[in-house]
Amino acid sequence: MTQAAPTATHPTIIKVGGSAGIDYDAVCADIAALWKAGQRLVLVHGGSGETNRVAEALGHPPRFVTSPSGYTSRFTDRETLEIFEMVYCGKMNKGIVERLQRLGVNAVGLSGLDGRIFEGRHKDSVRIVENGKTKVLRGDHTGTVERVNTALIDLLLGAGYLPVLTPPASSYDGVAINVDGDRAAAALAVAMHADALLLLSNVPGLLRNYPDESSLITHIPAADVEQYLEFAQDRMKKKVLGAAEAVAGGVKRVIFGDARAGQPVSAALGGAGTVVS
Ligand SMILES: Nc1ncnc2c1ncn2[C@@H]1O[C@H](COP(=O)(O)OP(=O)(O)OP(=O)(O)O)[C@@H](O)[C@H]1O
Repeated sequence: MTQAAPTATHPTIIKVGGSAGIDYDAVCADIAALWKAGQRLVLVHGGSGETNRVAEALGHPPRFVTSPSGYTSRFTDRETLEIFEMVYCGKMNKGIVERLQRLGVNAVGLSGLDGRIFEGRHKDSVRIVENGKTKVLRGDHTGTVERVNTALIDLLLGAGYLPVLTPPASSYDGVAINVDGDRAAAALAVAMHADALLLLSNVPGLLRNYPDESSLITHIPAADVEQYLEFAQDRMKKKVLGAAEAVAGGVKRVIFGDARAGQPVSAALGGAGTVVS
């Protein structure tokens, strides 16, 4: 007797950040309840706050650089990349997988390097603005996700595992590269034809007057999302850019939500935060 192919519903992609104040217990409990209720989910996470702390402790403090177009990123020399991997692929990833396992969810933690889940071009040099001058820094291990191994994610989902993914990505030559987690999650959402992409962090959403939390922008029309870059400072810009890339790629809803308490995933799916649609 032949078995009918499982009807694959479009997954929801959840990216939870790594800034101070995020309640991973709350995020994981919410994810576990939704997963057990039959939602197809893929989790992507960050780890910037803890990486900064560990890098300081190891005597190799983080260096953030600003591009001529105003985007802030971590300059990632080889030593920084190794510290980044210790925290993102080690402490953060295994901490989340352990929480989900304790809640009865068979989670599998993988980096973008594993099975080339996230792939992109290695950018070895970066143009930066420092003290009003434009300079070129070499020895950078960064890039942008251009390709996603959806077959591996489908394989895991199809077998009942919840993928828990993290940067770094793999370059086309197999070199580990630091990529922005929000934009990686956006590329994943597009490639997986996700219904929704949730970008959860330690703010209620996109604020018109950061850090005034009462200035939450509740809705952004999908066609206008790039215009809202003007409200985002430093690292929030990447989230807005990721949202623009996701909706341009066919994702119907992107939500910037709060991961500090409560039921962060259900709340965001219910429309709390900033909804781009
Ligand atoms: N207009 C704004 N509205 C909301 N947050 C803003 C705004 N402008 C800047 N921010 C900053 O953006 C931060 C969120 O981005 P950040 O990349 O630090 O978070 P993350 O996703 O939790 O981290 P990670 O890089 O580890 O994934 C907020 O903590 C806030 O400080």
